[in-house]
Amino acid sequence: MTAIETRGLSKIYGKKAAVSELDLAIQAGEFFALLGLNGAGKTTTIRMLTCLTRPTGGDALILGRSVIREPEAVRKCANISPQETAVAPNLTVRENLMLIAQIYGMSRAQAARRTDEITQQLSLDEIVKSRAKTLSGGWQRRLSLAMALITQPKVLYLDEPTLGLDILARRELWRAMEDLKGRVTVVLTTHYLEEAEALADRIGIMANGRLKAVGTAAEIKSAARSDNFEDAFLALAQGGGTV
Ligand SMILES: Nc1ncnc2c1ncn2[C@@H]1O[C@H](COP(=O)(O)OP(=O)(O)OP(=O)(O)O)[C@@H](O)[C@H]1O
Repeated sequence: MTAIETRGLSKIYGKKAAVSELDLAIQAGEFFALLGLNGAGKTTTIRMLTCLTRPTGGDALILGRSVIREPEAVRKCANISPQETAVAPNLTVRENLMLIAQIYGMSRAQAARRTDEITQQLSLDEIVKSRAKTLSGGWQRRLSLAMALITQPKVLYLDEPTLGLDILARRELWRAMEDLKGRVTVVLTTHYLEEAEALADRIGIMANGRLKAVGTAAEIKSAARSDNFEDAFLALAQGGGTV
């Protein structure tokens, strides 16, 4: 089943085409990474898919619902874990999770049950009573992921989730993300190529608002005639030929 389908999806700001004629299909349960140099159009794409920005052309269907005609339905099935999540700094991890669950309409009992589940799933037990403001960067990101997952979205967008983390915290977050594979449709944007290579089922490379390549890391390397993913990425991300 297709979870995300874009048809000629475009966003033009003045004379600048931030995203041009994007045609992409992502399957349910797929872990998809969107890569590109600064300004390639990744964030604009995610903003359109999450109904934060209205496309100037084309459309995107999220589980069959149009981002233009049915934004409310789209918002219900998808969630985003942005770089900076609005955690309440003076609340504990548990209180933050309970708060989000209740904002999304769960009763106190339901929220408590979901909070316990997600705490276990993301191994947050040791920090559950800590105030959010006292957490390290790695734990903050893990809390952010938990807050995005608590409502059990079918589609999850992860916008540079490991930016600025040390290698240990990054690896720990990778493990948490790996756990989502097959269960949630994930679209990840990252500048860490090894992260995309390690986690993604397929990778899309954008340059100048256009999709230059889509495939597994191996397919992208082979199409770019390179043994090295970074070289293949650079060849495509700098506006080279379409694969
Ligand atoms: N609100 C806006 N108004 C005008 N131009 C914009 C706006 N948002 C994005 N752009 C332009 O659209 C292009 C794509 O930007 P976008 O933020 O989508 O790229 P990105 O791939 O996410 O980059 P980065 O990796 O730096 O986050 C850039 O040239 C950017 O300057």
